[in-house]
Amino acid sequence: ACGNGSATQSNQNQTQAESSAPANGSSNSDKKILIAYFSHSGNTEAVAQQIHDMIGGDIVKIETVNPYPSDYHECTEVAKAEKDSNARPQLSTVIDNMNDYDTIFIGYPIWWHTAPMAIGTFLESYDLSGKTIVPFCTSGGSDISESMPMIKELCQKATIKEGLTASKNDVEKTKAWLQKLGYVK
Ligand SMILES: Cc1cc2nc3c(=O)[nH]c(=O)nc-3n(C[C@H](O)[C@H](O)[C@H](O)COP(=O)(O)O)c2cc1C
Repeated sequence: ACGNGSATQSNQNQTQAESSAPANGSSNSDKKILIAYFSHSGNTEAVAQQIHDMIGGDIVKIETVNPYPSDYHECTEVAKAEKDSNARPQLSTVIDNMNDYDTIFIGYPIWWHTAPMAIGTFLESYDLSGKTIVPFCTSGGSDISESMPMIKELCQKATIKEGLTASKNDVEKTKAWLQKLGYVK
């Protein structure tokens, strides 16, 4: 029942079969993949859904308890203050079955030349020992490398794969990246 797309979250009071496999075949089809993403204005969500369409697994949106302002300028101010204080905004998204996953795609927009602080909250909420972390981002021009010091700091016990900077129109680039990493034939 888990192959259809969403991870088990605590607010849904569901249990998930240990043996469930990702939705479709890939070179990693014996492993379980979670695609977790934060997205404020939909760009990263679109890329996350493209990745999900190509590799299957479970997909979950990382959401904060306090939503960010929809006004762009206001949002940048909130995000800047959070970045400057290295805040850990509280999340409403909780993955109850993180032990089921050994590969976690983590997607986010670049905010102030790094990942949103909600990604910090998310990655610090779980024991990532031995897991594989696959970062991807969208941006207005920044490269994902700007966020890698933060991701490396947060995922010290995990193996971190080469990340992707993409837009929602970059389907072929995203596919080529997944092929290079071995998730798509
Ligand atoms: C608070 C905030 C900060 C941003 N900082 C950057 C930045 O430092 N570099 C950049 O290239 N784009 C920056 N952007 C643009 C976003 O990364 C870009 O629009 C992204 O695709 C948004 O993804 P989303 O639609 O999934 O939220 C910023 C946007 C916001 C709202």
